[in-house]
Amino acid sequence: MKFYLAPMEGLTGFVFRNAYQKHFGNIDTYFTPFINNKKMNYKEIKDILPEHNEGMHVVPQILTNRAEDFLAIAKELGNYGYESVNLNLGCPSGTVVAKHRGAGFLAVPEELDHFLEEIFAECPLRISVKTRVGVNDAGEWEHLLSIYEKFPMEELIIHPRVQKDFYNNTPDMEAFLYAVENSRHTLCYNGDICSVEDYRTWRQQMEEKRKCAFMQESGQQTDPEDTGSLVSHLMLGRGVLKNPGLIGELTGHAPITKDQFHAFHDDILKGYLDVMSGERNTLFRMKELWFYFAKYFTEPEKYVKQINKTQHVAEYRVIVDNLFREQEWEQK
Ligand SMILES: Cc1cc2nc3c(=O)[nH]c(=O)nc-3n(C[C@H](O)[C@H](O)[C@H](O)COP(=O)(O)O)c2cc1C
Repeated sequence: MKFYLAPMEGLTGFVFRNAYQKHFGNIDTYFTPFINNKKMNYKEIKDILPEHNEGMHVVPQILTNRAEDFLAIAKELGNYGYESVNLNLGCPSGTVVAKHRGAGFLAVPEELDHFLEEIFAECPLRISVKTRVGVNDAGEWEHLLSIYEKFPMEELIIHPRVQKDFYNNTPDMEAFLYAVENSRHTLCYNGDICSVEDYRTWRQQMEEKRKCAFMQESGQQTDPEDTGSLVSHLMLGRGVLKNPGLIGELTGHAPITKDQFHAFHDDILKGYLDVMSGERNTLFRMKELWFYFAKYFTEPEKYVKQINKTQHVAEYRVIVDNLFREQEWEQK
C-alpha cells in the first residue's frame, strides 16, 4: 500500500511535512495545500522550494479553472524541478465554489472537459486529479468519471463526498466502487480513514470487490494467484493529524508514545518560529493544529482553551508541557 498525506491548507505545509518526515518518514507522497495564484506568491513559493522539501516526494497542488493559469503555474513548478502536479477538484469552500473552482468546477462538466483537454494537451508535467464525486449528489459521478476517462492522468484521487457534504455525512463507497469497476486510471481512495479499524473495513470492502470481479470473470470463487489489493493507494488527512502514528499502526507498528508525539510537536513549533515573522503567526498555526492534536488526550479541554487564548510562545510552551505531562494520550 502506498500512503499519501492529504493536502490541508494551513496545516500540512512544509514545516509540518519536514517534522513528520523526520519523526515518522512513512509517507510515500506529500501533496501540498493548493496554489491558486497564477504568479505564485511568497507563501506558495516558500512551501514548494526544493530546499524546504528535501528527502521527500512532494506533489504540488493547483486550484484553478483557467487552463492558462494552470499551465503557467505548472511551468514555474517545472522550473523548480517538479515533474508532477495535482489538480484540486474537491475544495468545497463557498468562495471557491462560487467561482466554479475546486468542487465547484464539477458543476460545469463541459467547461471542465474543455479545461482538461487544454491542460493535458499542453502541460509538460504529469497531472493527477483529486476530486469529489459531484456537487449535489452522486448521480453526477458517472458523467464526471466518463470525462476523466478521456485523459491520461497519472492518478485519480477520489474523496467520495459531494461538495454539498463539505465534511459531513460519510464517504459514498458505492460511488468509489463504481470508479473501481469503470475506471482505467490508477485510483487512490481518500476519506475518513482515521483508525486501524477504519482501514480494515475499507480493505475488506476492496477485497470483496476484487473477489466479486474475479468470480464474474472466471466463475471461480477466488483467484489463488492474486493476493494484491484492488486499490493500493490511500490518502490520509485528518486521521494523521489526530494520530501522527496512524500510518505506522496501519503498517503493523506499535502506536507512538506521548514522548514521540511531544518531540514531533516541538519540532513543528520550532519550524514555525524559524520561518514565520512574529509569535502570533506561529501561534495561529499551532492553534489550528491543536484542533486535531487534542483528540486523543484524556481531558484536553482546559488546555485547549488556554492554548487558544494565549498570545505568547513562552506561555504556550508551558501549557503544552503541562498537557503532555498531566494527561494521557491514548486512542479511544
Ligand atoms: C482544514 C482543511 C484544509 C484542507 N485543504 C485542502 C487543500 O488545500 N487541498 C485539497 O485538495 N484538499 C484539502 N482538504 C481536504 C483533504 O485533503 C481531504 O480530502 C479531506 O480532509 C478528507 O480526507 P480525510 O478524511 O483523510 O481527512 C482540506 C481539508 C481540511 C479539513
